[in-house]
This record gives sequence, C-alpha cells and structure tokens, in this order.
Amino acid sequence: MHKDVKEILFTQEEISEKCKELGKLIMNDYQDKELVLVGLLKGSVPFLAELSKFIDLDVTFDYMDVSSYEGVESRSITIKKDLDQDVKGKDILLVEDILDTGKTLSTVKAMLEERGAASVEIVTMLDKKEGRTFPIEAKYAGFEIPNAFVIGFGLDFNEKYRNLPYVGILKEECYQ
Ligand SMILES: O=P(O)(O)OC[C@H]1O[C@H](OP(=O)(O)OP(=O)(O)O)[C@H](O)[C@@H]1O
Ligand code: HPA
Ligand SMILES: [Mg+2]
Repeated sequence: MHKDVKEILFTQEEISEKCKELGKLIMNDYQDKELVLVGLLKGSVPFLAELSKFIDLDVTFDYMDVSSYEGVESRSITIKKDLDQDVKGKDILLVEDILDTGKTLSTVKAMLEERGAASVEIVTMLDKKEGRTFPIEAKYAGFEIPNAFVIGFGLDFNEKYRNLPYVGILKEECYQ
C-alpha cells in the first residue's frame, strides 16, 4: 500500500467485479441503441477502460476535458478539449471516476442536451452523495463513499496517485 494512503476502500478485484455488474445493466439498457461512451479527462480513464471490457455492444468512445472555476457565474466551466463528434440524436453515456459536488456532470450533461443528444446518462465509479451541491444523480453508480478525499484508479491529488490500482482515502497530513 502507498505510504500516503490511510485506508483502501476498494481493491482492483472489487472494482473489476463492480464493472462487470454495471456492464450488464448498461448492455441491457442500450441493446438497440448507438451508444457513445464519453470519458471526462483525466480521472475517468482507468474506470472507462475496465468498464468497457464488460459492455459487449458496438460502442464508440469520445473524450472531453473540462475545468471548473469559481466565478460570478458559479456553474461556469471551460472546455479544454471538446468531443470530436456532433452528438445530435446520439445516446451518450458520460463516464466518470467520481460524482462529488455534481458541478462537472450537471454542467456537461446540460451542455450535451443543449446540443441535441437523444439521451445523456451518467455512469460513475464512485458516488460521494454527501458532497452534492448540484441536483444531479447518476443512472449507474458503482460504490457510494463517505465524505473523504479519495485517490487511486484515476483519482488524483495534485495530479498524483492516478496509477494506484485501488481506491483509497488520502491521509489528512498529505493535504493539511
Ligand atoms: O462533482 P464535482 O465536484 O464536479 O467533482 C468531480 C470531478 O472532479 C474531478 O475532476 P477534476 O476536475 O479534478 O479533473 P481530473 O479528472 O483531471 O482530475 C473528478 O474526476 C470529476 O470529474
Ligand atoms: O475525493 C476526491 N478525490 C479526487 N478528486 C476529486 N474530485 C472531486 N472529489 C474528489
Ligand atoms: Mg482531479
């Protein structure tokens, strides 16, 4: 275990098992649809890679990179990298590592709906329900987690720890 990790919450095996369960649900719901998996960079990459192994449909992938900032308009986010395709009429599944305040996903979801997507749903590996300040829920959520700062399996603190093969709680002394 990494020295900065206080506690492991989910191992690689548990995450993979969860991806299998989520994959089944998603396959069932999107059987007759043209599904586009949209990963939000950078945190979603390991989860998207694992989850997509269990979605046995002809899906396509696209990526978006957004950053949020605090301003007069608190819902503002800037797009650092936009999707490569026009989403009009398409069924979009936003793939995320974590749903926390909900700011990122509520804004991106509204943006893609505005562009005329046929549907925009969310699959998140982790759901930190206590962190929520924007009214948004995921259609598919892997694990509900307590209100602690987590790292690993894509999740970073100052861009570190994304490569840990598990999700763990970061020791408080690392950010205090
Ligand atoms: O629900 P929210 O409060 O919006 O938080 C969740 C978002 O924050 C993190 O991304 P971040 O902006 O740190 O980018 P990253 O994926 O590159 O780490 C995470 O990957 C989610 O995208
Ligand atoms: O707990 C977290 N860890 C890493 N990144 C995050 N972004 C929102 N919440 C978190
Ligand atoms: Mg981050």
